[in-house]
Amino acid sequence: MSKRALISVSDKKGIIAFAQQLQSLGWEIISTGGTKATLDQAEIPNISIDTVTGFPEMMDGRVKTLHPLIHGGLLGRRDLPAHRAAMEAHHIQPIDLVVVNLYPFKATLLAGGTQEEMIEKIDIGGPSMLRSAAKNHAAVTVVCDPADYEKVLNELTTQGDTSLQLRQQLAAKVFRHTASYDALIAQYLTEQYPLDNEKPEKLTLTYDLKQGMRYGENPQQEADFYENGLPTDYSIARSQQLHGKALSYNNVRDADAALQIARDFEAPTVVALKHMNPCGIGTAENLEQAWDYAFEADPVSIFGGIVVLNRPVDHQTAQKMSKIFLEIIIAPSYSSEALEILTKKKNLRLLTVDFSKKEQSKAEALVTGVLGGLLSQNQDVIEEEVSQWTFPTQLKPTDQQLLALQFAWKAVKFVKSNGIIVTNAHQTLGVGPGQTNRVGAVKIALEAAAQKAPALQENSVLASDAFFPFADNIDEIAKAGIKAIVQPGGSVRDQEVIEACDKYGIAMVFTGVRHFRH
Ligand SMILES: NC(=O)c1ncn([C@@H]2O[C@H](COP(=O)(O)O)[C@@H](O)[C@H]2O)c1NC=O
Repeated sequence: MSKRALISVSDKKGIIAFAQQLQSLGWEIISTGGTKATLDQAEIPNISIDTVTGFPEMMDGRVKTLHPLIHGGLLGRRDLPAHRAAMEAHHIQPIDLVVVNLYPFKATLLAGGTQEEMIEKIDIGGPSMLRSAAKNHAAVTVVCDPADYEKVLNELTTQGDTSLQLRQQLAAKVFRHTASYDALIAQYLTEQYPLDNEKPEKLTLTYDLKQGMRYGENPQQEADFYENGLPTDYSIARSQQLHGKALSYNNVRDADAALQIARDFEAPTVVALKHMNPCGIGTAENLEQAWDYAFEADPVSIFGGIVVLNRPVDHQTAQKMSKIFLEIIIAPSYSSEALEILTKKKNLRLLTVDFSKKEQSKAEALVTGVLGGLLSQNQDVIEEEVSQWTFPTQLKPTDQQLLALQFAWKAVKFVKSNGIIVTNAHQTLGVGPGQTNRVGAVKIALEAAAQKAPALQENSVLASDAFFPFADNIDEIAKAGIKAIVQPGGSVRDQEVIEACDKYGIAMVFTGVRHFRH
């Protein structure tokens, strides 16, 4: 008796060639409505599902393969006499190969499907067949991805049957596939039908492999890069690489951090980043000037850095950037002259990101792995207005200082905690990142700023990502000649800190918002 395959595919890619080969190898083919039409058109002999089940496909395709004659044929154990007897008693014929790909739930969601359309795109019969066949992989071959047609045909042609090893691998793939499919449905329905004051008891995330990596943070660590099943367009995961070798693990994390910083600036802005901390941020009326500011903010640290520009890269800016070694440049686009200049640099990676989607990217929750679990949180994207700031010191900031304080406050948000930054109104001057005590971070930022030209230091201000716990910080800041500070406030010693500012003639602003970044 010839072997039987059941083919029921939404994505008809490659199915004609595959079915033709099966038929020439002597297989009998069963198919569902649309698949049958495709095979009929290619004149490949096949039997319709309703001939096998004795039931018509019904309810707009909601019920077509959900039948014991199908699932019995998939699930019946060929090695157990009792199963074989049951099959015989109920006229169930074995099905040896299942080729199914599912209703395009994700594609429909990304295309903006209505709720009604999304519900109809929840495939029920397809996953059921895949799961039945995968469970019985001892005897049944299951294919859920057109990319595997060739592998299966190779074995059928050369060995007359598939190997157990291939069937096992394909079965595992099916459960990854259906789990991921269901995770998207769960995510969608959880958003559509939110719980009242309750947390979902399960977090079912799904990610697709984007890039295998040579190694992780260090060469002794293995790593891979997976893209969110429902991707955020303004992201390193969705970036397009125009030039250079593959991104490394550290590149991806740094690029992500730099993109998150650049997202907060509207005017032409350049963000240079090293080891997850901004080393130079410049903002100006045009991109070339913004580059100059970001570069002169720290011409040493930017070497080998990651640069994000929020405007199309022009010829002049490209020329300047090409003078130093940068690992990655990311921008919305590049002029043809800029591309010509930058693609000459062998070790530079050039990427584009869709800046028009940057607002939407703020909605994605971020997860962080810990041993034994993971933490999920919203991004630190709170809207802040100067009108919400309070001014507790005797001296209030001048208009010029206020502009610098706003810039500093945006810039400090992405400095690792304890984080301090010294800036003027358009560029960073000194960054004090990741210290275990705040006064240490203050000293580092001030020291870096003190090395800058006096003209740059004029009107410089200081921002602190969290409150000052002691007034000793203000002593250091006053020594450096800084005249305006922005910080969240909220310490039990706020009064001491305010008095220290008053003593030194410093204007201090409380934002009421903390920006820890660990
Ligand atoms: N309801 C069923 O019994 C059923 N059986 C198979 N399907 C799906 O129908 C699709 C193929 O349909 P067609 O051959 O009509 O184009 C496949 O994506 C398959 O996963 C079904 N559809 C949805 O659940």
